[in-house]
Amino acid sequence: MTEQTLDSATATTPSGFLRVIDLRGQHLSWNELRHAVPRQTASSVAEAEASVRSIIENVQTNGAAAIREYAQKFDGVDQGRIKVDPAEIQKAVAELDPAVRKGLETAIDRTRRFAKAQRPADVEVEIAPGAVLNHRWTPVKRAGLYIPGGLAVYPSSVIMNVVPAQAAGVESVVLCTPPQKDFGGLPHPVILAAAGLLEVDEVWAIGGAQSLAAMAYGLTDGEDELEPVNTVTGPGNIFVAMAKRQLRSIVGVDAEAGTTEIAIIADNSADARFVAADLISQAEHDPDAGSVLITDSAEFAQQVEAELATQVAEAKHQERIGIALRGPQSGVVLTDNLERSIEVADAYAAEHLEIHTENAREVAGRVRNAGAIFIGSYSPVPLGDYAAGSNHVLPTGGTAVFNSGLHAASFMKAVQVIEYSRDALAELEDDIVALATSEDLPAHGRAVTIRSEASGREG
Ligand SMILES: NC(=O)c1ccc[n+]([C@@H]2O[C@H](COP(=O)([O-])OP(=O)(O)OC[C@H]3O[C@@H](n4cnc5c(N)ncnc54)[C@H](O)[C@@H]3O)[C@@H](O)[C@H]2O)c1
Ligand SMILES: N[C@H](CO)Cc1c[nH]c[nH+]1
Ligand SMILES: [Zn+2]
Repeated sequence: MTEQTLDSATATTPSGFLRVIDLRGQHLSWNELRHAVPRQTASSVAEAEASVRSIIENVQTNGAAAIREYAQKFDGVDQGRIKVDPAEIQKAVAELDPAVRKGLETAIDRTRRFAKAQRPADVEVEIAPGAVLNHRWTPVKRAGLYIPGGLAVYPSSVIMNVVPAQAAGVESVVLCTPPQKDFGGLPHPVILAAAGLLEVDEVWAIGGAQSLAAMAYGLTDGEDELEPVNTVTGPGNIFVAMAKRQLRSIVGVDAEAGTTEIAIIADNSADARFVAADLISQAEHDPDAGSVLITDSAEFAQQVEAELATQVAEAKHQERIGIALRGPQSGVVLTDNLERSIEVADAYAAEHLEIHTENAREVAGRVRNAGAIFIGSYSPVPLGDYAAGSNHVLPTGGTAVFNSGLHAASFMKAVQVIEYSRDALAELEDDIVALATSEDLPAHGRAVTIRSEASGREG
């Protein structure tokens, strides 16, 4: 890649992977930056939104028949019973490869310790004598957890969903995950085994948007009953993310944890081999995955391109990796300096942001928007995907500007509890009456004065 190629605002680099978005010498506003960063095209999002709308309506109207229709259409499965027999879960645990079991148990242990520490604490404040306020966290009663299983299968996502739900104290959880053609229409056995290790016994073999509709509205299939849930969580492809967007008024949802993204801020102190490997690691998920390099060094971008050419050629899933890297959602953003790189990263608001610069920890402290930040050369995203202890269900598509990754509080809500004594209420009487009068809601004031009058009579 030459300096000349990089001068063109949206040129593709010679090896044909990342297109170049050259912002050097430009001073873009926040809004202009939000439009300049690589993103999935609006038309593909709109298409998915429309097809998800009809899937949700079909499940609402036709229940289990619609679920079987989509199992056939999307998963190639002629589905018998949709609910998984708990004996299948126990069988999967018994037959689990010991090395995989060890990996799952390590991940469960670290994720659980961090999830418990992340639980929000209740707060009590005596705001005035006899006037006590509580901010009390309570878990939702029942949660529906989506575990993806299309191009890849995600036993690690069982851990990332179930562990924070359990840490929050959720009483009842149900897992939904696509039926697998190669396993007789059952979910993947390692997904079932992970559920078993976490003592989850309600699993339904339903994929995609239709599973979120089933969990939100409930589903009856013969004797089997999927009770509606209070909240749905979990990662998935664009159809899963759009279903969450559309069901938001029916059930609680965590962040839109859609198609994977990685952004990397790097300067010329970074190791191009590591940066290329990490960009490829997330492109491996999905042809729609986004891999974005943000750097103030055109020379370093060139080194990464050379590494991509070598490493993609060696990758098992090189076809979908190549599509993802070349897509509109991926690219190299060239900036004037580190300050501008941080601004670009904030505007992109990546699901995962890696920082490969001098003083990486200090740089991380200046970033506002990201689902998770991975600091330095030895904290690659796959560490967080599996076993760091942090959660891998993270906001995508720029929603990290206002959303967080999954954690215990995603399954909780806070109740504000108010307890005033007679005297504490009397002290506020004039203020409340004045405010109620100003809003022309005199009955509000009366609910207070009636008490002080009664107190006066009672002495
Ligand atoms: N953001 C996160 O936290 C996070 C974490 C893990 C994985 N992911 C992402 O999850 C996704 C997993 O995707 P996947 O496809 O492998 O599994 P998936 O389970 O999300 O999707 C498979 C399901 O998609 C549905 N589907 C397929 N084609 C469809 C169509 N044309 N119309 C409507 N529905 C259709 C089917 O029901 C199928 O069962 C990847 O994009 C990955 O990047 C994100
Ligand atoms: N990178 C994904 C989150 O976007 C999580 C994952 C699970 N397995 C592998 N990766
Ligand atoms: Zn991953």
